[in-house]
Amino acid sequence: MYLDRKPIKVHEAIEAVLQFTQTGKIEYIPIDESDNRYLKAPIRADHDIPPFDRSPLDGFAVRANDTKLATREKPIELEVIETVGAGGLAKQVPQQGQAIRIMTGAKMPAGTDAIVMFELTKEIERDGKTYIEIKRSFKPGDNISFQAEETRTGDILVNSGRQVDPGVKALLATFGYSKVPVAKKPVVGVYATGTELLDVHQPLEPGKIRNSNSYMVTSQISKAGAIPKYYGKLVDDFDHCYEAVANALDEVDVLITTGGVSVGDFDYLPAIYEKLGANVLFNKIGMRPGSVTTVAEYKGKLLFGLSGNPSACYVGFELLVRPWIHHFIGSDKPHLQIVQGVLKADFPKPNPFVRFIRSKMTIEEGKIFAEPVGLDKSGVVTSLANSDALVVLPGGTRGYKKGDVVDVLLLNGEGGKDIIKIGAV
Ligand SMILES: Nc1nc2c(c(=O)[nH]1)N[C@H]1C(S)=C(S)[C@@H](COP(=O)(O)OP(=O)(O)OC[C@H]3O[C@@H](n4cnc5c(N)ncnc54)[C@H](O)[C@@H]3O)O[C@H]1N2
Ligand code: MOO
Ligand SMILES: [Mg+2]
Repeated sequence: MYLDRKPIKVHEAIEAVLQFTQTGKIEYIPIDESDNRYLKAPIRADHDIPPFDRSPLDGFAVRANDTKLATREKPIELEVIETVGAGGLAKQVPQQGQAIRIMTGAKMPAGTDAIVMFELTKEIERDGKTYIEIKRSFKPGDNISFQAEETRTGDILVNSGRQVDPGVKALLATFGYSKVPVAKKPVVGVYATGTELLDVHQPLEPGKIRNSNSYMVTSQISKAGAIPKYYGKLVDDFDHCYEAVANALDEVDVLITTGGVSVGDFDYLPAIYEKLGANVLFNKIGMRPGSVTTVAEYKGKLLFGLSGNPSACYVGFELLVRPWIHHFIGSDKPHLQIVQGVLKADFPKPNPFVRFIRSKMTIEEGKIFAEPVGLDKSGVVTSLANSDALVVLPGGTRGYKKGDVVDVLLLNGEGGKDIIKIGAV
């Protein structure tokens, strides 16, 4: 009964998944842990920046009026009465003919209204006192960083939804956000199915392979900004798998399984969805790899049945699970970013389905190029380590030639706003 599967288009599959997006609730986390998280509230200035008039130079705070007659030929002299560094406050108010030695970042002393940098002065010691010689005049306000010249109290500096990066983090610190309001991360459960699977520490045995999908997928989950919860591997036994899936669902926001989703005798996921009473959104997508990718919904929670084949599993995650996670954590760029690139090698295989070819992207003389890497089969694992992009080749063609301009999905970077739209099946 599962043999007759109707493939849907890639963008339809993504849209179907996004009908079940959720939004992570607000949580307050320490600023030190806030990198890459998405803000759940705007950052608002609760004080002016600068908070006080300050010196932007190492030099002397003067009364501009005292320098009015200063010229190269007839320099004027001011008596230096005090030194103030950043963080300190001047104790005295200069009277006519007096100045205060001041360092960058220090608050302007009362009574002064201009800064003269060290390089424009000459210091003179006389009778146990220090004087400076100034050879030009200064206007009130010269070389002062004024209070609020950058930002005023109440200004919104960064909107809700922005990702915390080093610049945003500087603002959070400036305004005293020791705790940062961000969107919660979803918990994404993972089960790897397959009687053939060995643990990473086990030696190979005839007919068996090591379980690489769960490591790959949990790494993709973390990279996408969610919390992976790995439950282990399951042998292909219906009751065992059913119990495991049903129990895990209570503890996670979404559940990923890898393998067991195709039409084989021991591919139990379709029957598990049926016994659960889950609503299967689709069980075939017109794409390679990952055509068998199945997504079901049960009580508002999604079950992603990713393929067991590593490359198919990888692509299924990036196209479908990644956007779901990114919506949850508050990103407005949930999809892989699409750019146009030049194909660096022929790709002669005709195919009715859209192909996502593991590729390496380069930029040469300002142009983007993409070169397919490794063997192009769903079961391949090694090419994934050398890919940073997926070349998109629409189905229904005889193949592609070196030099053709194609869509390229970037696996790294900040992501894109739009769902990929591909004309084919
Ligand atoms: N008669 C048909 N057979 C198959 C079809 C089809 O349309 N008709 N589709 C093929 C395609 S396409 C794919 S993709 C696979 C998908 O199979 P499953 O998702 O059911 O996955 P499994 O059968 O469990 O495993 C497939 C393959 O992947 C290896 N595997 C599984 N889990 C892991 C893991 N955790 N780490 C590494 N490798 C894993 C497994 O050993 C198999 O070699 O179905 C085709 N068949
Ligand atoms: O469609 Mo399979 O999922 O080619 O890899
Ligand atoms: Mg199978």
